[in-house]
Amino acid sequence: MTDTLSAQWVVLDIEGTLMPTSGVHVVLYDYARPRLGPWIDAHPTDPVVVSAVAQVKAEAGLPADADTAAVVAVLHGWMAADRKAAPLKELQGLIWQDGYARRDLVSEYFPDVVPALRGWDAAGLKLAVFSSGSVAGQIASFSTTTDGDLTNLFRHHFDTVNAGPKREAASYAAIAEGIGGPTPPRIVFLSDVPAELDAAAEAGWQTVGLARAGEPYADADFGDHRVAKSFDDFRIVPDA
Ligand SMILES: CSCCC(=O)C(=O)COP(=O)(O)O
Ligand SMILES: [Mg+2]
Repeated sequence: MTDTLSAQWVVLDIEGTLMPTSGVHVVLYDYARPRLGPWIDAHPTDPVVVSAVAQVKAEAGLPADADTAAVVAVLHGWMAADRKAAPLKELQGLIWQDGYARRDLVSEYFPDVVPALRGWDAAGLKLAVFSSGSVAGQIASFSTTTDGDLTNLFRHHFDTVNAGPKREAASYAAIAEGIGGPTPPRIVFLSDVPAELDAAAEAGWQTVGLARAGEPYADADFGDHRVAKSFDDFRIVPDA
């Protein structure tokens, strides 16, 4: 029998939940990698770029006058290690925003995702995103997809800058406050990463782990969390 949850809000992770991991690690990372240096050099007064570069230098222990090549070497190392550091995510987000605007990039989600998102929205559930990808990158990625512009489906976007680390309960408490303070059980979090689900559950949220075939967390131990192989495996209905 299909498991049914009732809630007011559905908060969604992106990588491994909405989009295949390869869509981020191959398509998006490959797009960003050669463009990081040219982007930094072309935007020397953009406050987001200036702040991100300063943070990279500080976190990597580089001198303040380190050149772009040294900064890019650190960024490439973080990408190779899939370290989702905020300054890397900010810079990637700007580059992806540009790539989506040019239609060099077009997001493709798992086949069950867009019908489910549209169904939940039509049923009156409120949707938000919590991803390591920057808010700018998230919005750009939903604006240009194989299913058209999906930005209207989402009422809020959260990242590690405006909410906090994805594996800390305090970040989920901050999101609950950011979306207007529904009592925690009225929020469902969908993610492929058990540690993220643990943090959301600690904040009192309902959780569903996505163990999608072929994805890195397909065989993970999801503990007490509900587990689904796709969005077709469960239902979410609006609570009263
Ligand atoms: C255009 S959004 C790209 C998402 C991203 O950069 C990322 O690292 C995804 O991490 P998540 O927290 O959604 O698993
Ligand atoms: Mg994920």
